[in-house]
Amino acid sequence: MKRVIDTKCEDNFMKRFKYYKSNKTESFLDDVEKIQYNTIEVNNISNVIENDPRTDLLGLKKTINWTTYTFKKHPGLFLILNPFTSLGQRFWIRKCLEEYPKKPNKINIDVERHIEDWWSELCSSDKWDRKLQKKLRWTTLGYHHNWDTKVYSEENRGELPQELAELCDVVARYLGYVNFKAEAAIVNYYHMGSTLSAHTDHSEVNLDAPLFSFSFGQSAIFLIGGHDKSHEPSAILLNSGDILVMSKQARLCYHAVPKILPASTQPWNDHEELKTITYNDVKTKYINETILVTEINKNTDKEWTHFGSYVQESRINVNVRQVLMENQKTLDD
Ligand SMILES: O=C(O)CCC(=O)C(=O)O
Ligand SMILES: [Fe+2]
Repeated sequence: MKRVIDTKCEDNFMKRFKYYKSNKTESFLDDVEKIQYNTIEVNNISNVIENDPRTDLLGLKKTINWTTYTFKKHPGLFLILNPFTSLGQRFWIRKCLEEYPKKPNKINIDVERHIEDWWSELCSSDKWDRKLQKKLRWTTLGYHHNWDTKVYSEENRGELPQELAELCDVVARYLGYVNFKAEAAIVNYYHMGSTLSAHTDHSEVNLDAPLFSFSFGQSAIFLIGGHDKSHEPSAILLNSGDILVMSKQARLCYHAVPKILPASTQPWNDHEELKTITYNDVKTKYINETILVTEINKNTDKEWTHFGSYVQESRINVNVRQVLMENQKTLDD
């Protein structure tokens, strides 16, 4: 009698997760590179559209200079290789540390104690509070992700930072998603031993809208598989500044972060590129241009070194989603 092996039940995702989690850096970096060569084809879409005049203001290079990959094995997945300037990376890293964890935004530490302003509290103690530094694992913005019920609600909604809405609008338009609206974000903070286990992001009402994921600081191995865990995932190396976009079939695929790796370069410290930007009367959609110019330009000074020390040993990921359908104003519509 023939034996039927039910491969569907096999958790091939978990096998790869464990492999990347446990291996020493050097032994599998070649492996990751190879997977990239096998699965990615260059698809420079920046030629087809004009540069968005807002790129400078948001710390981005001109779109003509962006390098974008699509994946043969993962239709709908895009990787834009660090399109940020050095000053731009500093601006976004600073936002994620100094502003986004502030109240009324939510942070993982809330269940333990109320912290009005995490970054100020770190800075105000006589000695740098490393324990408090490492305690921050996530911040939620806009519609707050509910980690228990996984359901968004109007009662649990805050403001999505305007500069983040503007950034997503530029990246979404570049990929042809002209109606995307950033409504919810999770900022994940990883330290060298941190991992994020396999999951899908399916809480949003609108699952046709893409999901934008920005990485800063230390690097990571990102695994992406299929719609169930039987699919063997691909491993993608994400470096500081890289943008991953999950759309179409890739939007609901299992993904995970099994490993944080030391960054091989520090694109946030490229002094050649730390040139300040000038006021240009650019039309913006969500945020005033003068605010952006001032806030970008303040990142060349000494004060930035504190943020630099943080990302020297941590990774930050900003994960942005549209929650509502195009014709909805609230979840109750
Ligand atoms: O850190 C990452 O690259 C992924 C984060 C993620 O998947 C999530 O927040 O849902
Ligand atoms: Fe996710």
